Amino acid sequence: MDGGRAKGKDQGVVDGVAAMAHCYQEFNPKAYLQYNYTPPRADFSRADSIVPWKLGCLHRAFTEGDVGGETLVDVGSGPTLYQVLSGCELFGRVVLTDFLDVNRRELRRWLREEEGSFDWTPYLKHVCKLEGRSPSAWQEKATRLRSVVTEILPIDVHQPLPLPLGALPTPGADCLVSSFCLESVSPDLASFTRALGHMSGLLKPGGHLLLIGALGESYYMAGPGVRIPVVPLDEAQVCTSLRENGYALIHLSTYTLPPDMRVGVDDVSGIFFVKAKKM
Ligand SMILES: Nc1ncnc2c1ncn2[C@@H]1O[C@H](CN(CCC[C@H]2CNCc3c2ccc(Cl)c3Cl)CC[C@H](N)C(=O)O)[C@@H](O)[C@H]1O
Repeated sequence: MDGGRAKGKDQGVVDGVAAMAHCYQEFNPKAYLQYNYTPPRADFSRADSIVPWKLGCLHRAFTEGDVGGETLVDVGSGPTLYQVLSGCELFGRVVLTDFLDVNRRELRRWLREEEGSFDWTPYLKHVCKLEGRSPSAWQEKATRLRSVVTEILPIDVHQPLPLPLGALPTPGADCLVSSFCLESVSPDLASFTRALGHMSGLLKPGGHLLLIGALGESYYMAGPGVRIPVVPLDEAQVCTSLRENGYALIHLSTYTLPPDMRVGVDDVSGIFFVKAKKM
């Protein structure tokens, strides 16, 4: 109770979101990449490693023939761009977004081929293989990616308008992809569902959403000593949130972490992949 006056729901929401934004000020992109995007979680010789599973889901979802158009937006990109390695072949305009300038700068470093950027080559080679191309085509894919990524924008999914006005064409993006963002930035399930609604405002009716997220996770480390709370979700809650936001579910698959993928950087137990259509 604040000064004897019960805090209204809205005040509680503001506090929860503000507290989350405060946690993110300590986010360490280099450590984060090390924790999640190097072996064992990114081991291309293992079909049960997390990254090959995610890339396989994205490849299939983007190449079934129903997804396409001009603009693809990745929501909450972080310092990673594996999310759009398949999609970049289908769209003339790929927009990457993140809440933190440190992450937007990390992405720009790779796109501008500056030294010290993360090496995405194994990822590019793996996706080329999934596409039936020779792994040596990875440089073509890198060139394609650099040619279609037109903007790296600030985003806040807790705002009704997550992106600056005019950032997208009026009807909205043709496709959204988002991985591990909503549950990692929302204090509770209601906030997750609201943020999904805000994000969906960026997508045109009939557009597709490819959503990857953590199941049963309560925290993750975003650097040494940087602990970020996560709202634990189960599949049913994800499906309910999608339905409440006007999505038709096309496909849902889940991945259960083998014991050696639990490396102490979070307590995630499973991962979901959703392909849905905005009605
Ligand atoms: N208001 C806000 N609005 C919008 N975006 C915000 C806001 N606030 C913060 N963000 C931004 O969200 C991004 C969340 N980010 C980390 C969580 C993933 C992490 C923890 N959960 C399990 C798990 C993880 C990673 C890999 C694997 Cl395998 C697993 Cl299992 C996703 C980055 C990228 N998409 C990725 O896939 O790694 C971050 O970049 C913030 O800057």
